[in-house]
Amino acid sequence: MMYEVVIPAAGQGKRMKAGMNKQLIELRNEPLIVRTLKVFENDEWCRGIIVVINEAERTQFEQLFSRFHIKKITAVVGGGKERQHSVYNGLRAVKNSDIVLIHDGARPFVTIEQIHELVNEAKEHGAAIPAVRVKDTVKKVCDQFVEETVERSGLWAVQTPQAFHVSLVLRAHEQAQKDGYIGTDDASLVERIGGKVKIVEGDYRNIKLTTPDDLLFAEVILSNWVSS
Ligand SMILES: Nc1ccn([C@@H]2O[C@H](COP(=O)(O)OP(=O)(O)OP(=O)(O)O)[C@@H](O)[C@H]2O)c(=O)n1
Ligand SMILES: C[C@](O)(CO)[C@H](O)COP(=O)(O)O
Repeated sequence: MMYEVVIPAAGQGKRMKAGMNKQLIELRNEPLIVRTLKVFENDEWCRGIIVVINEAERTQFEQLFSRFHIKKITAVVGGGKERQHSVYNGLRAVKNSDIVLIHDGARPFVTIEQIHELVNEAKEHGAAIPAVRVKDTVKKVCDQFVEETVERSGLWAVQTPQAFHVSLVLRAHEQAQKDGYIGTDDASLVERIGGKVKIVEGDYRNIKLTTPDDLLFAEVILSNWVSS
């Protein structure tokens, strides 16, 4: 079942404090973004990759795509102020598919098995996202004091790729834009227009490299990685 994927990679990576776009950080001699792209490059169901970049970094990214032989890229589009704006720019470049995946450039450890499960579920339900059960106790805090302990049993931590019918996620983004609403993931935009979102059991290793500690976790994941 074929799909296209939008990869937002236009963030500044402020929390990583690397002084550069975190997607260009090398993990074992391979830039993070290249690791992410290779998963989709090697997936026979993927018919096109749309990468969203910061225009100031276009040349740097395009050189990487060519150096690492990433051939499925169908568009490289400029990003926006928030992740959501970048994703919307990418979605408008989807041309040939009913199903689109949206996947953070900063999550290199997604597997093809996970992708296929999400595509199948999205085809059936309209939207499907990977998530892992929250393991810690979660508290709502205000001014450094606990307001309440949140019931944990229904809490899941959500990842990407998030998979959608193209028409549904475009409608959700357009409505959010009209309302001036910014969500922290794409599924939340679908939820707010009444769309059902199916949860697929995720993988704790599918981390988003966000802070410097995540580089250590990435090393550990890589040293135990058995590629599929
Ligand atoms: N305006 C933005 C912001 C984020 N992203 C991308 O969205 C993904 C998830 O975002 P996050 O990890 O929060 O990245 P940054 O926004 O770069 O991080 P920070 O908030 O620490 O600056 C990343 O692959 C990032 O490059 C994007 O394309 N456009
Ligand atoms: C989309 C996401 O990766 C799901 O966990 C996450 O919400 C992105 O959040 P950020 O604010 O860009 O870190």
